[in-house]
Amino acid sequence: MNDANSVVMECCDLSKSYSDGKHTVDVLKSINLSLMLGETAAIVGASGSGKTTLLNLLAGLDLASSGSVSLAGKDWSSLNDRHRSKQRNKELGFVYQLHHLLPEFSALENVMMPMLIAGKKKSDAKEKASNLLSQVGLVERLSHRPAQLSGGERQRVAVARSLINNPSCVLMDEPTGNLDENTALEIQNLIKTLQSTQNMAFLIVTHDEKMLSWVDSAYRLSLGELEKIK
Ligand SMILES: Nc1ncnc2c1ncn2[C@@H]1O[C@H](COP(=O)(O)OP(=O)(O)OP(=O)(O)O)[C@@H](O)[C@H]1O
Repeated sequence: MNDANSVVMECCDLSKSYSDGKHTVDVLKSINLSLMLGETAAIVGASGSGKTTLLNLLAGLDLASSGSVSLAGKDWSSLNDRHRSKQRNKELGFVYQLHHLLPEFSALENVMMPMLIAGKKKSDAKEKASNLLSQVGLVERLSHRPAQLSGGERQRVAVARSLINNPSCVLMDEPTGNLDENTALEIQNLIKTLQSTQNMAFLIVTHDEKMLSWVDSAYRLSLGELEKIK
């Protein structure tokens, strides 16, 4: 999945409703979205607008009520649980508001992890993880554990980890939401740099409307509908 201008992720008429038997809530209504290789897109939306629900569907962690989501040419609904996990590990990187690093492992080991899960050689994972940590400015922090790193450094490790399997797409859920303004700016600049050097798509879900100025495309999620605003 490396052709320039190719679609990395696509959702067609995607809807999601929750029902408790008595009431039905339509959280997402007929969402259409296409992400190309090399594109950085942002989705903004108020609390409760359905951002997490959408990300879960895009990542194949939850299934749609109707419509479809495909990633790197494969529809999530056509895969069983095992193949979904494999597809997620191979084609998706994740960066969350909270870094979700494993506390008992070093920065290097945390970044290596998805590549080891993919069954790659430890020596190759170590080399790739060191290179990525150096790319995010942490070459001198390889053996530090998450508790020995600053918030911004932890988020840099999480970004490096998201890239280790050369995914088609990196999903970022409020990647700067837990950081002070200067550190948030640093991470934003890091994403901008990566955007120009990595051959993948980035989708950033954020409250931070300042990001809208530099992403390639942007959408607003409101009352379950997705509107293109850039
Ligand atoms: N499992 C569920 N069952 C029923 N309703 C749900 C479920 N998950 C989410 N919802 C509802 O769907 C709506 C969207 O929730 P979601 O968590 O996707 O919003 P969000 O935009 O991510 O919000 P926030 O920014 O506050 O995290 C909310 O009204 C929520 O109550």
